[in-house]
Amino acid sequence: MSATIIDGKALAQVKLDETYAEAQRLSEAGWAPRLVSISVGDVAAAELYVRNQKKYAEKAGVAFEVRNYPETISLEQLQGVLAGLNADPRVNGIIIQRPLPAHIPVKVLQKAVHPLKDVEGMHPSSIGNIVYNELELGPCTAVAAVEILKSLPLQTEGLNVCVIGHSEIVGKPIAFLMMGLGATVTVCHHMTRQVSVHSRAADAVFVAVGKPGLVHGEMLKPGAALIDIGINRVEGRTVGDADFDSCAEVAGWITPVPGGVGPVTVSTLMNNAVRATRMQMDHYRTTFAAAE
Ligand SMILES: NC(=O)C1=CN([C@@H]2O[C@H](COP(=O)(O)OP(=O)(O)OC[C@H]3O[C@@H](n4cnc5c(N)ncnc54)[C@H](OP(=O)(O)O)[C@@H]3O)[C@@H](O)[C@H]2O)C=CC1
Ligand SMILES: Nc1nc(=O)c2c([nH]1)NC[C@@H]1CN(c3ccc(C(=O)N[C@@H](CCC(=O)O)C(=O)O)cc3)C=[N+]21
Repeated sequence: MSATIIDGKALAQVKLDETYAEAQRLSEAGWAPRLVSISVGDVAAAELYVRNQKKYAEKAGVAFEVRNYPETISLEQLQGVLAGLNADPRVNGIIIQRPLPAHIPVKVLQKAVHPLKDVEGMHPSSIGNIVYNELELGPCTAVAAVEILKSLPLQTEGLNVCVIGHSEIVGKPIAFLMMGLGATVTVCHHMTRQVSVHSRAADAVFVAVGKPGLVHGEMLKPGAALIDIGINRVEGRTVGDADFDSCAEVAGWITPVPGGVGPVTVSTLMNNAVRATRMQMDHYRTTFAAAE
């Protein structure tokens, strides 16, 4: 085995410590950060994620409230719930857990979250900011994956990057973030003819598909960085999208699953919650001062 295994937990801890310090400052100013999680219907898929969020919220000094709505709730009712949370000054962040039942279009709901409370960075205005390379609240997983890459001794300018998977929440934002850092980016998806042609040419590969074993050693350039975002349950264990053993023989760096991108994602979410709180405090103070 030649690859260096990246310690996501250690990176996450550094971020949590910074987040905690900022949460304390905000609390002292009367703005204790508070995050609300919304899940609908079958919670099994997001359960692990929510459990980790709760744990990390505590470590980051962020109050965390879990709300579970029945499968039968209508889109209009959920929009009403969000309108209430948007208007409530004690709520600083809203996260809508995926997946949602088929009758609830996630895009419509995501638009109903006030952009200043959009800790997942999924509101169209947050997504637009990525294209403009202005990151106020970036999508947590993509930000986490890119931060992990940035922690390596690689120059991102001119780096050949291959992103496998182009979902709105992960693959697409990673591609934009990497372009913003000067990388040359190739994006692969289910219609790509030969993913390996692209992945083998890359200095860094990001994979976010949801298929265990999709990336294996022969698909990588020797010494490349492999950032595995996949979270899959296989026979009671959590595994990524890479066949870890064969990839670790070829790659220069590799993120493990668990212990890689996951923990950094959750600490990025907490960091976003704290940033959102600061933005709301500033917004409130400017509006208030303007009214005097
Ligand atoms: N670590 C973390 O914090 C997070 C991890 N995840 C995990 O990341 C994975 C992906 O999540 P998400 O982006 O939400 O998933 P989606 O199902 O939304 O997207 C999967 C993407 O993979 C593409 N794809 C499907 N098959 C192939 C293939 N054979 N080769 C190349 N691309 C393919 C799809 O392309 P097309 O649309 O063209 O079919 C699609 O763009 C999951 O395992 C999920 O659990 C997700 C969020 C956070
Ligand atoms: N709106 C929304 N945004 C998401 O980003 C989102 C979502 N919904 N729904 C579910 C998936 C999945 N996901 C995980 C993130 C981190 C861990 C995580 O922290 N994993 C740890 C523990 C794993 C284990 O112990 O098995 C690790 O990788 O080390 C897990 C899962 C985010 N998702």
